Amino acid sequence: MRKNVIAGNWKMNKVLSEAEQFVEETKTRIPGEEKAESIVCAPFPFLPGLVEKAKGSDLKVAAQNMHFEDNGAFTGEVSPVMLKDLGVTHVVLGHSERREYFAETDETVNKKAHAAFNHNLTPIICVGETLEQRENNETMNHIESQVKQALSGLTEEQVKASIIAYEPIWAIGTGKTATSEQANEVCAHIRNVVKQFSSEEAGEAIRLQYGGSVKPANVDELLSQSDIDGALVGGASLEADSFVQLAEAGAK
Ligand SMILES: O=C(CO)COP(=O)(O)O
Repeated sequence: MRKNVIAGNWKMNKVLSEAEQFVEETKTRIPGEEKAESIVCAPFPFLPGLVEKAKGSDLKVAAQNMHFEDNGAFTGEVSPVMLKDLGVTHVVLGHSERREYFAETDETVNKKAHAAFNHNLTPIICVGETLEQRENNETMNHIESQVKQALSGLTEEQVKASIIAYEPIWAIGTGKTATSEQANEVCAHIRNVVKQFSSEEAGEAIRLQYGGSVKPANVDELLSQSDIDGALVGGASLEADSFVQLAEAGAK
């Protein structure tokens, strides 16, 4: 039985006081970790403060990106060693916004996935197709290629522990949610790809989130699907009440 994982991706929003207030307001209201995992993916400057505030609660704190090297001459970058040292548990890798605006590639996502596991961080690996790819019936091939490249060289245990977020680019921030059938169809495909690529057990164990205009009003329907094990939520994760509702849906 896979445990749902609900992650709020704040992207480039909030200031520190707002971020800390959010954690204060949510940390005692989210479901216990044994029922569902609840994560906030916050901008780098907030991470130490949020880890401190979330201590002793079931709320986990994630970064939205990182470099794949441990340290070195990479001005402006943040390493997995730094994140681990702060008490961060998860890291979002390969979000479509990073692929589009910051030259993230399947190759760097794969290097980062290895680096995450080398430092005991759980990667939330994002994949997804453009509207053009969907209209040209390229979705399944594109997703398969992204998944295989991201997971390349990981051990079976690491694949089992990974989280993949299926985020169709046309559904991000647009208010257009994929139908639960569309989302589940792609997640089922990802699971099959993982089964063939790694093992039957790894395919059964890996958790798959859907992301793209998820909100309290549509989360139940999405989570009721057989191959969807959580949500990666942008806009609707910014308000404490809305995040708590999403986290509660994960525990149903
Ligand atoms: O990109 C997303 C989460 O990573 C989805 O964003 P929205 O929920 O705002 O559509």
